Amino acid sequence: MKTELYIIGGFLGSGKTTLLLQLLEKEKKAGRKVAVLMNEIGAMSVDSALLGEETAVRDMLNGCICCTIKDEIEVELLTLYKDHRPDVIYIETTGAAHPMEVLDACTSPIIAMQIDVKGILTLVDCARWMERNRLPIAHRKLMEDQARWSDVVALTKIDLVNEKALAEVKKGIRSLNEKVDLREMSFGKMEGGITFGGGSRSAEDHHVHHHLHVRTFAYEFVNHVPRAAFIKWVEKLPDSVLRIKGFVKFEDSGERPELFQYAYGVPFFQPQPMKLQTVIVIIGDGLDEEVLRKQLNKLEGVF
Ligand SMILES: Nc1nc2c(ncn2[C@@H]2O[C@H](COP(=O)(O)OP(=O)(O)OP(=O)(O)O)[C@@H](O)[C@H]2O)c(=O)[nH]1
Repeated sequence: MKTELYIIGGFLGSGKTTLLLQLLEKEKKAGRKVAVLMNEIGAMSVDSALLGEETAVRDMLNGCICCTIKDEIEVELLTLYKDHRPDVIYIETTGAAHPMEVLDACTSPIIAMQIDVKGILTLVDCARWMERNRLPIAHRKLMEDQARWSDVVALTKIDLVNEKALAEVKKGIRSLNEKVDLREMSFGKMEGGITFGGGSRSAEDHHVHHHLHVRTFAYEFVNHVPRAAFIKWVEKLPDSVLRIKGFVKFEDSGERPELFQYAYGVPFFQPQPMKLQTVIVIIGDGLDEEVLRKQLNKLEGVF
């Protein structure tokens, strides 16, 4: 069984650690093994000390997960997987992280067969959201992108705003992300209970997963692939496919796989010097996994 991975984001001080503590309690009650990857920009992690000794924690310090230390994430995730075989990993990102960049960093083809990214949860501090127009434009855009690309948005610090403001925050977030599962949260306690994580077996979680729109899908090739047919497949990909990365062995390049990258409609190939697992990861908005799987099966002659 693959390890589930959830990404928790949101601006500085929006309540991520407060929520994480609640999530850990829930997972513990469900008897699930949890690991946490904390990303803090400073040189010392304050938050990880709060999580208790039973939880496997790794810190990524001195940089933001989605930019300066992006490459470290696959090593950290692989280490957590190999050392602890957790049922679930939670990543708490810095407030400066862009959710799509974090998702990109977490979907390395090296770990895609072990780790399944289940969703992105963003915490929005209502008072800060109301004042976002006073922020520098880049900060405001980041705050809005965090809400736009999330599966679940939890509104925090609702005790600090009035009902009218709360309604306005909800309206603003819905206008950016109409499919979002929008919840109110008070000191880590989520409206309707925490249905983010806690095992994919429950009906509640099925509800959350059903709403995921940015999805990732990993496909492992068993055979070599004809290059021309692969390029034709890439050219016909629907707009819902945002990104692909991974390793493919082509019939004309023997045992040496090629790194394949695809972003915003542009493909890129690069021969690799060593043998690698031939896995590609597809990231998209509302992907139809079954259709893609059938197309890839056909490409490599698997029926
Ligand atoms: N008023 C109010 N305060 C809250 C709520 N949730 C969390 N806080 C407080 O907000 C502060 C920041 O919470 P954290 O959970 O540390 O936030 P964070 O997002 O992990 O912070 P960083 O790691 O610094 O980005 C703490 O003092 C919390 O007690 C809430 O619902 N209402």
